[in-house]
Amino acid sequence: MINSIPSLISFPMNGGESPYSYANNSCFQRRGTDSAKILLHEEITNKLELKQICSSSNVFNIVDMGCSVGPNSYIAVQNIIEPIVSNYQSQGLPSLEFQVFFNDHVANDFGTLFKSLPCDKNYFAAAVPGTFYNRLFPKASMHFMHSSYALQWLSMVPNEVEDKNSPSWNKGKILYDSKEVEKVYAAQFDKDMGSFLNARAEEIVCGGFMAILLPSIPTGADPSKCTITAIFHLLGSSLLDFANMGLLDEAEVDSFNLPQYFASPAELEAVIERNGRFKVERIEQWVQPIPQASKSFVEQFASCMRSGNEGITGGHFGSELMDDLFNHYTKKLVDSGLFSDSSYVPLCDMFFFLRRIDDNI
Ligand SMILES: C[S@@+](CC[C@H](N)C(=O)[O-])C[C@H]1O[C@@H](n2cnc3c(N)ncnc32)[C@H](O)[C@@H]1O
Ligand SMILES: [Mg+2]
Repeated sequence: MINSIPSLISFPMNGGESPYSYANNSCFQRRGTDSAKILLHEEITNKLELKQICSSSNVFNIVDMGCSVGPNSYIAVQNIIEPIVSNYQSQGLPSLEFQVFFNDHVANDFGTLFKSLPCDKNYFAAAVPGTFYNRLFPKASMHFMHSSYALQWLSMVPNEVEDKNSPSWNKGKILYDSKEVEKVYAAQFDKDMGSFLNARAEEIVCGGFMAILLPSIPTGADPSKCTITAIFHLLGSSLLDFANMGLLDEAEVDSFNLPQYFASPAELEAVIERNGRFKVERIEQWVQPIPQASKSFVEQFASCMRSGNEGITGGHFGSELMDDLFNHYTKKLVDSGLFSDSSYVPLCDMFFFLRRIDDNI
């Protein structure tokens, strides 16, 4: 079946180029992409066997899944193409043409993405709209599949979280903050990741690669002691403040939950092992370098949160509340001192480099 998950369930980042657009507020994700550059370079240079994977054509197909509006996506694509080109030239092979597919939800602002494509790009560009939890491409047609900062978005909020009669009902919270709720979010991640890997395993040629970059927590860490979840809980408590001020109904906060999960390397590795169609070539995790937790840094971080979460939050509570809500959130984030609190695990990125292996091995 080509489309089993409705594309309507989507939470695109803020489009356009306004002050709260993703294009202008994604420098934290950009840092991750910059850190992954060297890893991509090393893996591609040491492991890509072009003669094997492009045996019948001189077209090399790349996709960036969850590309948003740029500009990080162009940088990631360039970080993949550069080592391939130098590899190819050094092997004295005939010229290769690159086809790059930019994938995101149908509602993504692809217009902004295509308007700002680098004019000196050395590839053909195309959009592939739709959820990456379904098939996106024909069988064995892709050589390199990439995704950064996107697979933390689940396909849906787990049902139990919204069920008042379930022990996992997420009253007063917008992300998991108890073991019961965490368990069902983890199960949803596991299920979604399984669907993602199965779809990609069909699409990627044998010997082709997949790179995944994600915000994450260290293996074994308690999510409630990690900065990545704490920044969302502060957004949840901002909403409760609004409920206490009578600006919205507490029941509206109860029924609002974000479909995001921050996995550990061990959790992601376990799904990949169970799937069995990819070999893990490399796993890295690092702490995001934070310059100095100054007020302006924290404000910038709050704008980044707004650019990614305003759409889904405004969809639930009404867009007219968003200026006040995110101003209040920014103040809370500054006052929390979270980024200088050493009792919290700092923000961590994780990088997985996978090779599609032969199903018959
Ligand atoms: C935080 S942005 C990351 C953008 C870019 N890759 C980067 O590193 O800056 C996450 C993107 O993933 C997209 N996304 C989330 N779930 C998706 C899904 N199931 N299928 C396709 N795109 C998805 C969102 O719409 C959003 O544009
Ligand atoms: Mg809730």
